[in-house]
Amino acid sequence: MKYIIGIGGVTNGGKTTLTRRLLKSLPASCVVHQDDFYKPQDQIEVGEDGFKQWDVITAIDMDSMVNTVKAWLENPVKFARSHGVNVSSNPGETQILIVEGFLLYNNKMMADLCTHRYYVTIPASECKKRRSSRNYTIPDPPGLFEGHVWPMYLKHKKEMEDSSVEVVYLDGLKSKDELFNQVYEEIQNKLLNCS
Ligand SMILES: Nc1ncnc2c1ncn2[C@@H]1O[C@H](COP(=O)(O)OP(=O)(O)O)[C@@H](O)[C@H]1O
Ligand SMILES: O=C(O)c1ccc[n+]([C@@H]2O[C@H](COP(=O)([O-])O)[C@@H](O)[C@H]2O)c1
Repeated sequence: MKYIIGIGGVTNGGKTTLTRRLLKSLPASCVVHQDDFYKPQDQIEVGEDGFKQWDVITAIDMDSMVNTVKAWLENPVKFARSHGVNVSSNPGETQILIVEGFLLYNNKMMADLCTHRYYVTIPASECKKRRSSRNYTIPDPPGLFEGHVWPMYLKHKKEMEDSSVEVVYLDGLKSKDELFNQVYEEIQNKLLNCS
């Protein structure tokens, strides 16, 4: 069986941290990070809010991301080995892909590919605090959080909710251990129930 677990949600919610822990604990699992599909900086337009539009889905090459996930679906063992993950090729063995990113479920193809969807939330104040100590390849210009990042987060969350895609919300204020234990246990139970 093949499972694709989405870890979506707000910037700095703890998606990458949770994903790293899951990868360590789920044997032979692979990962696809949405951030790796950002378009080059010169293709990112300046919006009406006056900021470069990094927090919109068109800033990301979603076709390429979806194709990468489809390549995993086609042949998980080949995908894993080509990404340095050591897997056996026993027929029938459970294969797991984790896809991680802040705008996963605003693309219907990506949302549909996920067999399980998690969505991390944290309040604006905590998000701003965590983000202020983060080093992105392109540093945030002054005012980006209030002027672009947070309004776009709220807009995309609403769009996701209006689309009725089913997600399991995770409270990103819980400790890293609590979040990991919650998701790990749920995944184990779901996989056992599915097999
Ligand atoms: N559960 C948590 N509680 C407190 N801080 C966290 C938690 N998870 C992650 N962090 C911290 O928040 C920052 C962003 O985490 P990260 O996993 O990179 O978030 P994301 O991938 O969602 O942007 C990092 O400094 C990380 O150590
Ligand atoms: O990764 C990059 O190249 C990059 C360049 C500019 C901005 N970002 C920020 O990356 C954020 C999404 O990633 P994350 O890990 O914080 O969920 C998003 O809020 C963007 O503003 C990321």
